[in-house]
Amino acid sequence: MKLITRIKEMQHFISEEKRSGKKVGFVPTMGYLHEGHLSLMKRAKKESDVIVVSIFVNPLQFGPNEDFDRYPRDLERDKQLALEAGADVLFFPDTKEMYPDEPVVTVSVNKRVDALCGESRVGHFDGVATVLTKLFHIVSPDYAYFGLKDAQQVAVVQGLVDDFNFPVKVIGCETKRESDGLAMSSRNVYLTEIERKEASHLSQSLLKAKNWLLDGDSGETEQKMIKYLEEHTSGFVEYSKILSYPELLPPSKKSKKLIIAVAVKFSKARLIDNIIIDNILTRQESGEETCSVH
Ligand SMILES: Nc1ncnc2c1ncn2[C@@H]1O[C@H](COP(=O)(O)OP(=O)(O)OP(=O)(O)O)[C@@H](O)[C@H]1O
Ligand SMILES: CC(C)(CO)[C@@H](O)C(=O)[O-]
Ligand code: BAL
Repeated sequence: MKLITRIKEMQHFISEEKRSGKKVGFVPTMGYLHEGHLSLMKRAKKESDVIVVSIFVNPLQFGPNEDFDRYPRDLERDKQLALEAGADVLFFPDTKEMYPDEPVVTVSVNKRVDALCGESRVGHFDGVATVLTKLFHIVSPDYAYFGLKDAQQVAVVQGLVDDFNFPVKVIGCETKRESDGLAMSSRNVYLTEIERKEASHLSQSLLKAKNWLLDGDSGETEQKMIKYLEEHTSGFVEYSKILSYPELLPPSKKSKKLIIAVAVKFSKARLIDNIIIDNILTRQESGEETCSVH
């Protein structure tokens, strides 16, 4: 596995690989790798000739009171895991390399950010879109792999790629879970023992919500999710929402897919989870244009 920290070297290496007709698969990460990340790399391995994994904890996507400084990092362990998963290149620039000065231009996301994490982490997706614009120019991937645990991110990245005409296929990959259903996440290490047990209720709340919707119980599902999470965890429920996907708007009969999403703040870790389902609300004919799920 090639280790690269400089942008110019990364660009040079990729242009040589592409010259010989190789397809490049890209897995952008913030490191502290787990099975979720590795599943993206393994998927990329099946579809691409050269697998590039990046590790960069992007300061631009963290708010002033968020956990940038204490985000978990372990580069030596990550190198070993990426190698075992079949990565060909590990690109890990430092902050100075990516942002030598205050950026003159940053990307601003207009849609798909008014709800969920975009609403609670204002500016977060501008930071994500800005760093991915840079990374796409540096790595020139044919395929880019993202986890659907961060489903709003996938929706925003698809918008970025469409609107800016990046020649990249965005591939959203299913969420890898622990045996009790907890979505794998680098931040899970910050859960206390008790919180770790409670955290399985995030995915439980999503499955319950789906069943409540299937039962035709559409009126109070979001509230019922909050109540369920408040009863089963000590965390603060930041949101529990049902929206159209990928638009992330209140669902209507025209919505093809729905996302059921939650965010819960524990003492040191803010966790998110979601499921994306067919629009089961269309079965519950009401004649109204907007389906009430609140
Ligand atoms: N459980 C998972 N299953 C599949 N993909 C995942 C999972 N967790 C993260 N990913 C994906 O890995 C990529 C890099 O994510 P990142 O490095 O931020 O890890 P993370 O575990 O999401 O960390 P965080 O604690 O910040 O949520 C993203 O595309 C993300 O969606
Ligand atoms: C895509 C990403 C690597 C951009 O910094 C980050 O948001 C993440 O890890 O999901
Ligand atoms: N995968 C999410 C990146 C973040 O929380 O900033």
